[in-house]
Amino acid sequence: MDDVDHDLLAFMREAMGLTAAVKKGPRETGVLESARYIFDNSIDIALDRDSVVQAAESIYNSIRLKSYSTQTWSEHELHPKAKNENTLNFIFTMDVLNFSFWSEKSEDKRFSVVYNGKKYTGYWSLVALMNRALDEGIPITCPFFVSDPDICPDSLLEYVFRSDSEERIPLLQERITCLRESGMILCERYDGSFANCVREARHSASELIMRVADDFPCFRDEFRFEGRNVNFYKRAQILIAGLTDIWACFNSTSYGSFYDISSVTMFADYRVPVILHSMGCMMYAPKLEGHIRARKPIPSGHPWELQLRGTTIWCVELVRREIEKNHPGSKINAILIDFYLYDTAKVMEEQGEDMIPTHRTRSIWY
Ligand SMILES: Nc1nc2c(c(CN[C@H]3C=C[C@H](O)[C@@H]3O)cn2[C@@H]2O[C@H](COP(=O)(O)O)[C@@H](O)[C@H]2O)c(=O)[nH]1
Repeated sequence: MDDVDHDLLAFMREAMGLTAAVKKGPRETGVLESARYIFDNSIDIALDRDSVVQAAESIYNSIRLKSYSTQTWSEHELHPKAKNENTLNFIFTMDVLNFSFWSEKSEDKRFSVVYNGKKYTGYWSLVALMNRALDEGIPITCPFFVSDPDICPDSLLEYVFRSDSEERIPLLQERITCLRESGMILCERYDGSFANCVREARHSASELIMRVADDFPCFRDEFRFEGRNVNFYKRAQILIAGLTDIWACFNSTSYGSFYDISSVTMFADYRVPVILHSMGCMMYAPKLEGHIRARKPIPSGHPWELQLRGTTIWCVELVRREIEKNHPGSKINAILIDFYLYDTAKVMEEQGEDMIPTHRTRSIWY
C-alpha cells in the first residue's frame, strides 16, 4: 500500500463527490416543510385565516406604497457598500454573530455601541461594533486573524465587543467561540474566503444554506419536534438575503444571484412573531401567552419555542401565497415580507405601541 499516490486518491475522491453532487443537484433546506409540520402539530399556537388574508393585503399595499425593496438593506449607513470579496467576509462574520441582542435592561442601560457619534442597540450594535473595530485597524472580518489566539487573544475580542453602556454584550463567550471556530473552518476549507464557498454553491441559495449548515456547526440550527428533525437555518438564510441585496442590480452573474431565491423562508427569530401576533394572525394558548407576557424564559429547543418559530415561518408563507394569488406577478417573496415586518415591528416598538413582548430565549441561533 506504500506506493499508493494519496494525492491522486484524494483528487479522485473529490471528483467522485463532485460528480455525485452535480448529478443529485442542489440540496433542499427542508425549512418550509419543517414549518408546515410544526404548524400541523402545534397545540399552543393557531393561525387566524381572516387576519392572514387582511394582513396580506395590508402588507402588499404598504410595500408598494413605500416602494419598499430589499435594497433598503444596502442603503443603511452601517451596511457595507463595496462589492468585493472582503464584503462577503464582512457579511459572513456579521451573520456568524447575528444573534441574541434582547435585553431586560432599560434603553439607557442595555448593551449599546456609540459609533460616529450615534448610539446603536440590538442588531445595529453588532454592525456598529464591527465597523468600529475595522476603523481601529482590528481585522475582525479576516478569518486568519480571528482564528489565531496568538495574534487575536480573547482580551482583544472582549475589547472589540465592548459596551458603551452598563450591560455587556449577551453571550460574549459564545460569540468568541463561534467567531474562532467559523474562522478556522473558513481558512481550512475555503482558503479564508467566503467567496469560495459561495462559488461552490453554483448560484443555488438552498445549496449554499446547506453547505454553510454542514460546514459550520454554529449555523446548524436544527432541532427535534414531535418525533421529527426540523430545521430553521435562520442565520444561514439571513446571510443569503444580505448577499442578494448588496449585489442586486449589480451584476446578475455575481455572488448575490440565486436562481432559487424563492426557496428562502422568513428568518425565524424573536421580532416577527410579535407583529404577526399584534395583527391577529398568530394566536397563543393562554398558558403560553401568559408566560411570554410575564417575560419568563423559554429554553432553546422547548416545544413552545419551536412552535413560535415554525408557525411564524408558515404564517409568512401563507401571507406570501395570498399576495401571489391576488396580485400575480408582484414578485413579493418571503425575504421582502420578513424585512418589511421586521422593520415595521421595530418602528411600532419605538412608537410605544402596545404589543406582546418578544419571547425570551437565549441562544446562538437567533
Ligand atoms: N427576521 C429578521 N430578523 C432580523 C433582521 C435583522 C436585520 N434587519 C435589517 C436588515 C435588513 C432589513 O431591512 C433590516 O433593517 C436582524 N434580525 C434579528 O433580529 C434580532 C435583533 O433584533 P433587535 O433586537 O430588534 O435589533 C436578532 O435575532 C437578529 O438576528 C431581519 O431583517 N429580519
